[in-house]
Amino acid sequence: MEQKFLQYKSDVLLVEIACLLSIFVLSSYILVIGNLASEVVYIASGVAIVVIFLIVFLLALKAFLDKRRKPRPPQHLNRFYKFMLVLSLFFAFIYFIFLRFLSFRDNQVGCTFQCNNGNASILINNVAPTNGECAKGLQYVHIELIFECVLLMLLSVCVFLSLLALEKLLITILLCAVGLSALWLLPFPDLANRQFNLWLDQQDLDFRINRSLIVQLQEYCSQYSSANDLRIFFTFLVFFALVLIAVESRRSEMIARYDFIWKLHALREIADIRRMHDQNRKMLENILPAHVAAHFLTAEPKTRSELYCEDRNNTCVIFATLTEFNKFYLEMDANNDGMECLRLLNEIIGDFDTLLNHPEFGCIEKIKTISTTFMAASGLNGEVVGNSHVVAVAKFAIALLNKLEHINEHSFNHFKLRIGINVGPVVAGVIGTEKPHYDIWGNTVNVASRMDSSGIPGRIQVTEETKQILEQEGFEFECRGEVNVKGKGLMTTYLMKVPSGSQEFMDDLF
Ligand SMILES: Nc1ncnc2c1ncn2[C@@H]1O[C@H](COP(=O)(O)OP(=O)(O)OP(=O)(O)O)[C@@H](O)[C@H]1O
Repeated sequence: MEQKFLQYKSDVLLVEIACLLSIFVLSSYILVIGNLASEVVYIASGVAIVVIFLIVFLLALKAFLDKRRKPRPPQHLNRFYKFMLVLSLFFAFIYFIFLRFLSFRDNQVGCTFQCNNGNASILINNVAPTNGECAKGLQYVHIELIFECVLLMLLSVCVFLSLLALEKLLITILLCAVGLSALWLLPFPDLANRQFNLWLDQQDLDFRINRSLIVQLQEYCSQYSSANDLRIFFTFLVFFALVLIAVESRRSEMIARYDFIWKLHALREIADIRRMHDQNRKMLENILPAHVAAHFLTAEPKTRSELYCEDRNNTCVIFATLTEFNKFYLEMDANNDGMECLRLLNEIIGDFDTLLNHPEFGCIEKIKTISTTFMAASGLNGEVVGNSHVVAVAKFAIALLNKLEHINEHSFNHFKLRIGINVGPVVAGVIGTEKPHYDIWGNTVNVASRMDSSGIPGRIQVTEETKQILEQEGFEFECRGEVNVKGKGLMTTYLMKVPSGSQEFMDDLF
């Protein structure tokens, strides 16, 4: 989990670096317009900017290559780059602090002074001038800008980089330690001049005009106390920044962690929703034929409640009834109030259902079971190739007979299957919105049902039209003669001869 969190947000690294870079360039610009940049500072900031640009370029190149290459390389590499960046900023910081003051020694920047026990002594580059007063006067520079820029960089390191609070604190302490030691250990002549000039600003014009520089300095040094020393002011500023960064880093880490946890939750929820959607789709495909399920899954929500129906001109309907089951079903204590009988019926119907999974019967759709009658039909999706859907139903009927025989052998029962098949047009549709049910209607269905109800247990009874189609496909029939079909009158029906090799056919199937 922690590892995952550490890798989190690594995608925004380029943005973080861009923010840092802009702060760095801006602070360098402040030094230039503050007239604080010496040659060395120009070189130092130039080198630092080149280094940072190089890092940004390498990162952009890496991000570009990562996008093209799969799988993605480990994310912890980004953290390594981040540390490299912080390190380069750290060096830039040292450049700004140290080189600025080293450059002061090398270049003539004017006069400075020291306060010793209330007495002022003028110095040129830390050496007392031999000819008395300093000719150039005291330089008025905004040396505090350096510290302010450094503080800006310090804050940007800790605000923009998504490092851990402890890592940020360590970097900040390191930077502050370097800054404070530079402040207190280096002579800082510019800072002393700045203090004097600030003090001078507060005096009236007469005082400034009528007194020599050394007298003014003497006056300043006599009033000097460590309480108004700019070094103490900057030290407070640095400590304030340290506390601010510590608090802010902790706060942003907490927010990042909460954010991460929420994101994980959201991702898990999305995965759950997707899984549920898949389950619903599978369930819908179990309840409805695939092409009907597809219609409901893709239909606009408001059109889902509208009636779905379709005319199918060329279908084949089969009814298969388990004839001996009613005698077998008895509610008594021995079979747990009929529960065992239902269990067996469930197993038989389950076996019939599994037969439909075979690719050969892919075009057959189970419609429902009515008590002990299994009802199915083929050609409902409208994609009929010749008479293949009728042949599939005929083969399915034979498979059902064989399957039941197999079940009888293993359960020591004598169930019989009475099957009726008919071909013709039907109307198919989905009834109900809350509990949708796919069904078929029409004379073809009624006659198929009658073929079953007026049939002979263990035999497949078909109509004249069905027989004609199947005969062309190599199936054999015997004429049963005229049968009085309820509502239809006398009908000539045919009984299919189950091919002798049907057991091998079954073996081929399973
Ligand atoms: N979609 C269907 N699902 C189940 N059975 C059906 C379906 N359509 C028709 N049948 C069955 O077909 C048989 C014949 O229907 P038909 O409408 O010709 O007669 P009926 O007057 O309803 O007969 P019965 O009085 O025997 O129910 C009926 O037993 C009916 O249950």
